[in-house]
Amino acid sequence: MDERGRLCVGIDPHPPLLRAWGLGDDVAGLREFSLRVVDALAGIVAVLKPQAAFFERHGSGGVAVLEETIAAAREAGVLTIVDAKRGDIGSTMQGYADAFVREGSPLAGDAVTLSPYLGFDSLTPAIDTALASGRGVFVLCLTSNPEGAAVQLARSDDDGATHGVTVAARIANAAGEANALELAAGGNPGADQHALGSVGLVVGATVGDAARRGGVDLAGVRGPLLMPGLGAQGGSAESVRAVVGTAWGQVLASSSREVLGAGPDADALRAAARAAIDALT
Ligand SMILES: O=C(O)c1cc(=O)[nH]c(=O)n1[C@@H]1O[C@H](COP(=O)(O)O)[C@@H](O)[C@H]1O
Repeated sequence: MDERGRLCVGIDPHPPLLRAWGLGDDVAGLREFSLRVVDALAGIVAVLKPQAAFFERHGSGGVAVLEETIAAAREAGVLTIVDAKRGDIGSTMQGYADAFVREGSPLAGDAVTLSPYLGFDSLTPAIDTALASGRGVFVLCLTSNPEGAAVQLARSDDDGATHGVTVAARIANAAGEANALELAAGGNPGADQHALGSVGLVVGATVGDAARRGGVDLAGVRGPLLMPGLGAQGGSAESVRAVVGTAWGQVLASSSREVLGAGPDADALRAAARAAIDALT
């Protein structure tokens, strides 16, 4: 992010995009699409985020393309977040951890997206495995879709809080505690106020003042904020700034369809990505 700016581009090979690129909605088209995106953007964006759903829908051949895409990105020197949004009871979570963040797994990028709705602590195997292998996780907190708030801004007072604590605030606090422990274990706690831990949050670029309304202290998380929703969902660099306030230094904004729609020409893809990076500068 320091070197290349605050943009992540999602690799979301929707069927209409494959068609618009003159490719078939099949494993061959998926492979061509994904490798072209890596080839065009690996040198200029901070992170690529393949969306597992669009690979899995092609069955085992699609999963093989996901593995190849992750390997191609690594080879080309760009970080990857595998957007798989996994979450399960702890013992099963270890299986997902082995798939997506264990050293040597062909499906492991540099980070994975996780769903905390079986309870934040159910994610412990994935967080521990990620930390042990120098990887990271992004935990859903305030998602970009309009339906998210009904769950994420729900409040409970089971710990005696007068007005209740939102689900999103609990997740952010738990992520912040994990990062504080990691940063302290790294020695010289507090020496670098800008250091970030490996447990990030997903906060939509479209959520407006939800962090304030939900009592979510984004700066206090001391982890990166993956912010999807640019472009196709109506988010912009300005809306990202409005969402995060003082946590701007943690932002990694993400766009899929808006950038991918500029393809298949590699120069046009790069121009679209550069425009998004500039807007976030
Ligand atoms: O975890 C994500 O990346 C994610 C979280 C969220 O709150 N909203 C969201 O849109 N996403 C993902 O980000 C991508 C957004 O795609 P575009 O709307 O085409 O930019 C999709 O792959 C979504 O699954």
